Amino acid sequence: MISIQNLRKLFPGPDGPVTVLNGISLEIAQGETFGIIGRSGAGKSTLVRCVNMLERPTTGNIRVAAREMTTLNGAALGEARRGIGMIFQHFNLLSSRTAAQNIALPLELIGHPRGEIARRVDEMLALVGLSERRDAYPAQLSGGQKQRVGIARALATKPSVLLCDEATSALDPETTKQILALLKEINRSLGLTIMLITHEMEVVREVADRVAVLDHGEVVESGRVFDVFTDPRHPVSRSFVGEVLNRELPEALASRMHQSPSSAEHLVFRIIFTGPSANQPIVSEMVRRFGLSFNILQGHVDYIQGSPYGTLTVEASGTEQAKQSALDFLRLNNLKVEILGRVPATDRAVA
Ligand SMILES: Nc1ncnc2c1ncn2[C@@H]1O[C@H](COP(=O)(O)OP(=O)(O)OP(=O)(O)O)[C@@H](O)[C@H]1O
Repeated sequence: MISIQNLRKLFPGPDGPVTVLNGISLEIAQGETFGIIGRSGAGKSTLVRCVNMLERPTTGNIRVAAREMTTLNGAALGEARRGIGMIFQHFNLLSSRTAAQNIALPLELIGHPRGEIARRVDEMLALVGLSERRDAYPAQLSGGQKQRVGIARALATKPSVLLCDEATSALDPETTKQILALLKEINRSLGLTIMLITHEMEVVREVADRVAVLDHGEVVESGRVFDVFTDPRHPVSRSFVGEVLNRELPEALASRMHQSPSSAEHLVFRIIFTGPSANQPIVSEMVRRFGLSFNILQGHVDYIQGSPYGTLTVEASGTEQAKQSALDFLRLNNLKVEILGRVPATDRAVA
């Protein structure tokens, strides 16, 4: 539905052109919710604005629903844009118009008959759960309600693509959840393709099927959300995932390991359970088989797109042979194991 190839965007700077997007290529399938995550200044807004030509790419190609956007101008561009709705961080509603009138605006601009506009506005208000507030002005609405109006307005022309530019960044966590649930529902019921940019991994986890991590104008990693969450490869991805999944070790444990010699007796490692392995008693089986003693130092279970993802950090004591056999056993059972370090036997564990 959206195909971006070798997109480059340069802006003029005081010392010559500055490259803001540097060779972006992405394919987004119909009906997919695709997240783009990056730190401030990574180029996210510029990227999403290139999709509907609010920014013109310097070079590269952008196809939406098989139509090359970069060659379009005037009426043809206007028509193509009707197939691409957009919502914004600060909603961009007209303060002098009611909720219903804001939603009607894009339909008025393309000259739809009044009766049809009224019907469509009612439909959109119902879709976003705001029928009761149709005559309220933006100033009388909460942030979440304003974004609902923004969504209704974006969908009024029945687009096949919805671009979301930090659509929940101005909302509190509870309202964010509600708006993301609404986007998910709309994605499912209308088969809408959603491209969503954000600086919050939690937003990606809630709604996206796939994600691309943007850094300094380049895609440094992309893949299924579950895969990027459970096995982030690039340091920027790791730091985003760490904000949500708390992969950091407790400070006391980290410094204790840091100070211990590599020959210390107790082995500290992290076992990572994903998918079906998270539901099996592999750890208790390992303890039984190899006669190891364990101290559990840290553990989490998270759900990403409905699949369990667990980590367990343990300190193991026993013979070197038993420890090695235990690690082999875990790996043989398709669990991922990360060796974190060693601590001396005399040291008490930190829970
Ligand atoms: N019209 C412009 N002219 C010159 N430079 C620009 C323009 N728009 C954006 N930039 C620069 O491009 C870079 C990327 O900006 P962009 O807004 O796309 O990043 P972002 O990842 O969305 O960040 P944020 O979340 O802070 O908005 C920034 O360094 C910004 O200053």
